[in-house]
Amino acid sequence: MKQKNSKSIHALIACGGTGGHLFPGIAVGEVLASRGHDVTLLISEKKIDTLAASGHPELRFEKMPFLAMPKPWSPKMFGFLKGLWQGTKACRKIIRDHQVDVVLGMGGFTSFAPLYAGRKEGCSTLIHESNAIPGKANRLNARFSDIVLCGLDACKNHFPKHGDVRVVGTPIRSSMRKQNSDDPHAFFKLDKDKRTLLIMGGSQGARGVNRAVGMALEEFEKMGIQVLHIAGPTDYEEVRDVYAKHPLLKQHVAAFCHRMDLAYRVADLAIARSGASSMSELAYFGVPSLLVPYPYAAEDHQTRNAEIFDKAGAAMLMGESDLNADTLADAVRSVFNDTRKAGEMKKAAQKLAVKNSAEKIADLLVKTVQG
Ligand SMILES: CC(=O)N[C@H]1[C@@H](OP(=O)(O)OP(=O)(O)OC[C@H]2O[C@@H](n3ccc(=O)[nH]c3=O)[C@H](O)[C@@H]2O)O[C@H](CO)[C@@H](O)[C@@H]1O
Repeated sequence: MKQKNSKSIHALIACGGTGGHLFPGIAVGEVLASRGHDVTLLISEKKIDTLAASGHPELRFEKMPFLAMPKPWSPKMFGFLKGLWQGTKACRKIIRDHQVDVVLGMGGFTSFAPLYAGRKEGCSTLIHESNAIPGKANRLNARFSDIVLCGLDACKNHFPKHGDVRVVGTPIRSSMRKQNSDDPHAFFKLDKDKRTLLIMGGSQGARGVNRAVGMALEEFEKMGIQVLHIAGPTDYEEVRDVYAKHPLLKQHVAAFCHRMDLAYRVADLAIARSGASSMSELAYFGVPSLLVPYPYAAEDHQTRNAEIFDKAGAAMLMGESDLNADTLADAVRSVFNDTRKAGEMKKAAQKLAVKNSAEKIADLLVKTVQG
């Protein structure tokens, strides 16, 4: 590892490809930058990366091509390996040009080249895995990392051969954690005296959840509740048109939300995918939830994530194939008609929150450089 005695460090955070890598990476970047350190965030050319970066003009972003591992023996494998090689070369140049001291990979194969390049250039290297079970990429990335950071306790035993595995929670952007007097009801033009159901499908929306919720709108209307639905950019118009058929249901439908802090503050219950960042935020803001794991997530990691919240009493867990108007309405009623259950779920969620994950990781990055 490089030894540096000056007060500030330069960290390269590889966090491209999906909101679940981007936003925790941004969270660590925000803390380091606020303490006067240099930070470069490596993102991909995907739309979600550009969208996420647009909310943080104070941070420096650089783009790298997104890399997903094809099936072994697929003809795409050659392009993938070429991408890794070119990515490593480009990262070595970034590391030298910016005098990077430490590389943090937030997951995915997009993190591999920066970590490998960091290793070759003598930087400290760390990865963060936010899910209950690590993906293939992070199992490989761990081999090139001095320290493996896990968001959840359940993950730590999945790196049995690594000598330094630490559980630090999954970072939440400090812009979301900042105290503010913004009125969430006014922001979303919702009623203060109605209970609010938040629907969110992770960083890109969830078609299965969007469509199932569409079938339950009549039931929600009968309950007299209001709905804040973050549909994702792809499904936004379809979802908006379904809601338009229910003008008596108080509603706010959005494609993407830059103020998730207000979305969580307005919510009495959330129906959500069980992506790791969404869950760490639900815990932080103490929002009871009905979690619907993405059925095709690698090694079914979203179900493993959700089981932790279900077991702790912070969430209900429902498979996507079980969603229909009745099951959704019953689940929502079971919380909205039982204030004791709602309160217990809220407390259980808050207990699962790790408050200073971004600060802990930032401290560690500085320590690995300055000793
Ligand atoms: C389909 C899939 O494989 N998804 C994975 C992906 O989820 P995904 O990319 O959906 O990420 P998460 O659910 O972990 O987090 C979503 C993030 O997007 C933010 N957000 C979302 C909507 C919006 O309008 N505005 C906004 O800011 C949320 O506040 C949160 O910070 O990465 C996660 C972390 O590895 C994994 O756990 C998920 O399994």
